[in-house]
Amino acid sequence: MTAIEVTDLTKRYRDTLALDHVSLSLAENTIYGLLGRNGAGKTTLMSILTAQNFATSGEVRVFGEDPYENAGVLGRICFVRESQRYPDDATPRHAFAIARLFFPNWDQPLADRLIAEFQLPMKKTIKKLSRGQLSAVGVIIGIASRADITFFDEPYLGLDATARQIFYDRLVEDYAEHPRTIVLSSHLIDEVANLIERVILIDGGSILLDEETDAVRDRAATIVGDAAAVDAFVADREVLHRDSLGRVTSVTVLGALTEADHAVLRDAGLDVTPVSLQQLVVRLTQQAASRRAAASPASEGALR
Ligand SMILES: Nc1ncnc2c1ncn2[C@@H]1O[C@H](COP(=O)(O)OP(=O)(O)OP(=O)(O)O)[C@@H](O)[C@H]1O
Repeated sequence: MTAIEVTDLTKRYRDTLALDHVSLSLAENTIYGLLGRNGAGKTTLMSILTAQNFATSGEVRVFGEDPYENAGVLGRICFVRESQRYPDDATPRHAFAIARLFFPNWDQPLADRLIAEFQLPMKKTIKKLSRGQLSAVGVIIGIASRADITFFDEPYLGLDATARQIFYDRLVEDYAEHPRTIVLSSHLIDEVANLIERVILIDGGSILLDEETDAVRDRAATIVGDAAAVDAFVADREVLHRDSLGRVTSVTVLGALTEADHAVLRDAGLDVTPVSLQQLVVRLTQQAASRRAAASPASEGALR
């Protein structure tokens, strides 16, 4: 079943085209990674899907309905973002009490367990919490709300490595018992790579990739070895990146390798190393940037 359907969505802020004719379909009961560089359009997309921002054109359907001023739909959505505002005198206790009222599937014992694990001070005002503690408030609400769709917009800001691991572990555990749609926007790509089932890569307001994570991993490989042999192997392939050190060259190529390719590589004495999701995302966005620069040399020149 489809949770979210986005058709031809465009968002323009004065002279910035933040989303450029985006079409997407998000399934129920799937964890998505929404990836992309700073300014790619991730927050804009999530804020429109949660009816906190208006589209310039295009259509959004959440569970088949327009989410704007639609309490039935909005009660099924949780949006965790750093810029969430709380009243000056609000404590985490107040924030969780409101979340409990708002989200019908709220799990208080789960929230209590997370509060203890994140060692969150409950009586301090939210204003006085550290950055990591503030992130913990959002993360706890995101997990314990058990909303049908939960958006986490870089939820880990300020969280230390232990706290981030608690977040990932509890999210996956709870998702296994209570499947739902989760959209996780993150720059720590390799940290979330094992968590996300599908990757949506957004770049310059356009969708660059929308694929199963396992399929994405197979999209590229790095060939390492003698420069001449590597060059011969990659001659007809799309090269994402090239590094050379003396006579050893390392070339990342796009496209899955076949059994025949592996046999050729073995015979040539070349090594193949997998490309991490983070490396692939970096290479694909760099490639998209150079294609854009090549397509509009005049405007790039003007920027320099
Ligand atoms: N309120 C606004 N007014 C004008 N421009 C905006 C506004 N909000 C976002 N933008 C611009 O829209 C583009 C997309 O921004 P957005 O916040 O969606 O990116 P992002 O992918 O979430 O980035 P980050 O990873 O840095 O959070 C950027 O160029 C940004 O400067």
